[in-house]
Amino acid sequence: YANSSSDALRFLSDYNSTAEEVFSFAVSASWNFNTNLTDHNSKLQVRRLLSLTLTLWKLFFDFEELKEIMAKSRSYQKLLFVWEAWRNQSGVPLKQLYSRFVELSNKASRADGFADTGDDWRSWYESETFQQDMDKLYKTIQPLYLHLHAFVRRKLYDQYGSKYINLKGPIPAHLLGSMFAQKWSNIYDLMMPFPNKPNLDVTDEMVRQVSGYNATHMFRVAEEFFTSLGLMEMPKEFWEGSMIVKPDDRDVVCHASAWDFYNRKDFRIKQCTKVTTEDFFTVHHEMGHIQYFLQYKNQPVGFRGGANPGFHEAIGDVIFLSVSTPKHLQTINLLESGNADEETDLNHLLKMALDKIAFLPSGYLIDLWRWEVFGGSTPPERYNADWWYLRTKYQGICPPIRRTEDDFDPGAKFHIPNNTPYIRYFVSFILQFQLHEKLCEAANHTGPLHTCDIYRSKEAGAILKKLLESGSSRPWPELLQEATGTNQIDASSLMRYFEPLMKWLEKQNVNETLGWPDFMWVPPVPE
Ligand SMILES: CC(=O)N[C@@H](CC(=O)O)C(=O)NC[C@H](CC1(C(=O)N[C@@H](Cc2ccc(O)cc2)C(=O)O)CCCC1)C(=O)O
Ligand SMILES: [Zn+2]
Repeated sequence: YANSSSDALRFLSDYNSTAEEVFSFAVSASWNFNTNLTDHNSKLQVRRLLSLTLTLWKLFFDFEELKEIMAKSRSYQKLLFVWEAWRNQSGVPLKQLYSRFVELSNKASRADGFADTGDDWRSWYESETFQQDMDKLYKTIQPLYLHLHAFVRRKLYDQYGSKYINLKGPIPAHLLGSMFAQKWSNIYDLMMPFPNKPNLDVTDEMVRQVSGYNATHMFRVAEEFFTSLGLMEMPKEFWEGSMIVKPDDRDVVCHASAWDFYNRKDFRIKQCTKVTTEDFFTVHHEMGHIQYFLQYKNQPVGFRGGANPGFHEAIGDVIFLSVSTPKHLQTINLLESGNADEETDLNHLLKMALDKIAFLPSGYLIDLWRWEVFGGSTPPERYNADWWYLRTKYQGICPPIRRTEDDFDPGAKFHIPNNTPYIRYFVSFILQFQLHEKLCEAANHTGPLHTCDIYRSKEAGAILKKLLESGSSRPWPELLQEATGTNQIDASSLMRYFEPLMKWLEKQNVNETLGWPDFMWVPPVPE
């Protein structure tokens, strides 16, 4: 019996060192492709589909520029042009490829003993009732989403008029400040409850301090927050190897990402960083991944992951919940006065809701759609119809022009051709408030949760460190129990964080229709 366990240990240690080499080689090849989109590099890639897609994308549009237009323009027609052009160039050409991809992916998952790829992906959450758990979470936050949706629809009605906005119908998808209507904070200027208060979008201030704020400075400020908690600084290899601004001599994948090279030395971020509040958030999000990589780097390869994928997505966002407070923005002198009065507080809460609450239905439905595609209940001839059914049912949005099965709108969203699972973000957006609430308690915060800043709290840092260094070596309910005192993903912390906003919205919406009973309504096409 003794020798079999020593055999097992020898096997595991051999596996571990071999796996490190294989993973490291694969990650390096992938890094080289993503940071230098040439045919040579794509030939080294097993992910031909991705390279085909990316070649397509780089041929027609620089997505970053379109993102900018969707964020800034208030022209109904211009937004519609960009919205449609992106889907025609990126989604449509992928449709045939995607159905073939689904067949191949399901074949591989079945060979691993799963019913299909959706079953495979859901297994990472180790819950027999995972789909029901997610549906319950969604129902908990839905009342808050309906109030935010009704408030935003009224403001868009004031802006675009009764021709294009139906106060009992879904909102045209191109008017919400982002290409996929998932992040509404770019139309915050149309939504501010108290417009004459300090502007919490500190982009202008960051640019004004351009001597101070550039990409490197943004990364150094983020790093200092982590070290203020007693967590690890970025190793020198991080600064040597990362790509934090878009190079001007070659094409790269600009979609931000964090990379673990599985050699316990190399950890990098690839980001086409601009000096904006949104990119300042993304720096923290990506650095949250790097911090997780660093904390579990001495675990066996098989345990170098998040407790579940939602944990990996939550870490950087938890830090940014503190950074985005008026108090902290003043600490890092991006805001004149941090002592937020009630009205500035509400402005801050609404701005947070435009990112965090607006995201939830889209974070939920993207894999709802994909699970149905992998599971076969959504056949290729209904890819687009089922996509828009879910987008209207959960998000209360509608396409600004008629869609047919010649379109493939899901294919326009990076994570579908990039085949990145997505429910992790829905889990993260709930979980990050549970972690935030617990860390704020550990940091002896008093007052409303949304004003908490855990900056420099070693007690909060100790809780995070204990969670992160475990990687995926133990079941996530155990790790969550030790970190927060509960073993369930639970939306009550999120609801407590936004409670003052919910009360205010209920008053604002006293005469509004909640929801979109005119479910099938679509706006006229501008002549
Ligand atoms: C080698 C590799 O791929 N590594 C993984 C990490 C890992 O697996 O270890 C990785 O870096 N993935 C990239 C992805 C980038 C972003 C993203 O795609 N976000 C989603 C969802 C969302 C939306 C709004 C929001 O406020 C926060 C999130 C979207 O934009 O739709 C874009 C900026 C934010 C996060 C990421 O960092 O998660
Ligand atoms: Zn992430």
